[in-house]
Amino acid sequence: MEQHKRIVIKIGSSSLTDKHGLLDEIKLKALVSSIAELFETGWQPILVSSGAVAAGLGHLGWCRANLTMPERQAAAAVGQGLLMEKYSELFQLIQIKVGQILLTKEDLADRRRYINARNTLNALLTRNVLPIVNENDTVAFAEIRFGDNDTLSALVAGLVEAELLVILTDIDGLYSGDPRKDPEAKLIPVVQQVDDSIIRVAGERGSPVGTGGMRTKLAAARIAARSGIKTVITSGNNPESLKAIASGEKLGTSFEPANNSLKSRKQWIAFGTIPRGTLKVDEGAARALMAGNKSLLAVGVVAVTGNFSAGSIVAVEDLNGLEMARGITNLSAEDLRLVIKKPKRGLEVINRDWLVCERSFSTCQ
Ligand SMILES: Nc1ncnc2c1ncn2[C@@H]1O[C@H](COP(=O)(O)OP(=O)(O)O)[C@@H](O)[C@H]1O
Ligand SMILES: N[C@@H](CCC(=O)OP(=O)(O)O)C(=O)O
Repeated sequence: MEQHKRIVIKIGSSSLTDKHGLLDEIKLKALVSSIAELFETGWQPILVSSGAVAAGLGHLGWCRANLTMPERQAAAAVGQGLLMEKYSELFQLIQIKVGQILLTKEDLADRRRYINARNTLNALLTRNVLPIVNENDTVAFAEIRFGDNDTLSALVAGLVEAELLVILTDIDGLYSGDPRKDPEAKLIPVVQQVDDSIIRVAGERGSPVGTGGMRTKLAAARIAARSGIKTVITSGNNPESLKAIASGEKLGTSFEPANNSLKSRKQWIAFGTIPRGTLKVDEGAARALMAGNKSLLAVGVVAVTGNFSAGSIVAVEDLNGLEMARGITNLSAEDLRLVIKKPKRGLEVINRDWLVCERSFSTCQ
């Protein structure tokens, strides 16, 4: 069977709501017809849509300032229903069926639930149903929250093996500085590599309804690039540009896929998991891991934190406490504490096939 090309479109709250925080029918209609064009040109689109909290607050007439987390979650409970109702109604008019997928970080961090989410998405996509994804805001809290849909959209793009991730926002791309503060800032059309110098040009959100600003969009572009996926950041004011972007036209800011992209399982280890403990390694082990394609041996581990069983995801830190790798440990925390006192030669803690070295974990998460 022919595999259709997949495109993930992430749209931010500001591109879906009006100045009163209510869902903006005109903006939604423009998005819906652009997605219809993608279907017509043979793409399988996946929509990652924010807007639940904003739409809920607008509908309830609640003020955004000083809300507690349960109040925001309550607003999302109201807004998510309104959002799906509107999407179902508008897509129904053009004979496109939609399905709602609500995910938490914890869902994707669990390998079985990750695979289940992938199977469900594939079942929808192969039947031409449009998946509409959002974070499950009503149950996600603190460390099990993505907190921003930019990161979620990059993980979803990896999950469905998309060709392209398009992030629609309230500005037409990445600028050399935050345009609200720097009038001289210029649009950057292409980014070859999302390194720390690029992350530095990104500032905070631009509107009261946005979350994370450019920083989380760049973190998303970095995850996508390492997953072999191109990202485009552009304005949600003219979603009709989606078709042009999908056919390769240069609009907004595009981020090229990395040459050293990770295979699916390693993408999940690197970006989708929540470490259950930490292994601190000495300089020799850190050097060996960074040089690439090496397993982590017990002889290089100097300290273990956390209580985890064999088969858990753990973070590997250098002596400065910076996370430099992540992988699945062969030994429990208890056994590790025993063996590092008197390590046996060649005893493997994390096999190289289950280990990902990534100096940028701290700026990616
Ligand atoms: N270097 C930059 N280039 C472009 N926009 C930036 C930059 N730094 C900060 N921003 C701000 O990021 C905002 C977009 O992020 P955000 O408000 O979170 O939107 P969304 O709701 O679409 O996710 C822009 O409105 C802009 O003011
Ligand atoms: N899950 C939240 C969206 C969080 C978020 O990332 O918002 P945004 O920066 O507007 O894309 C919601 O639906 O309100």
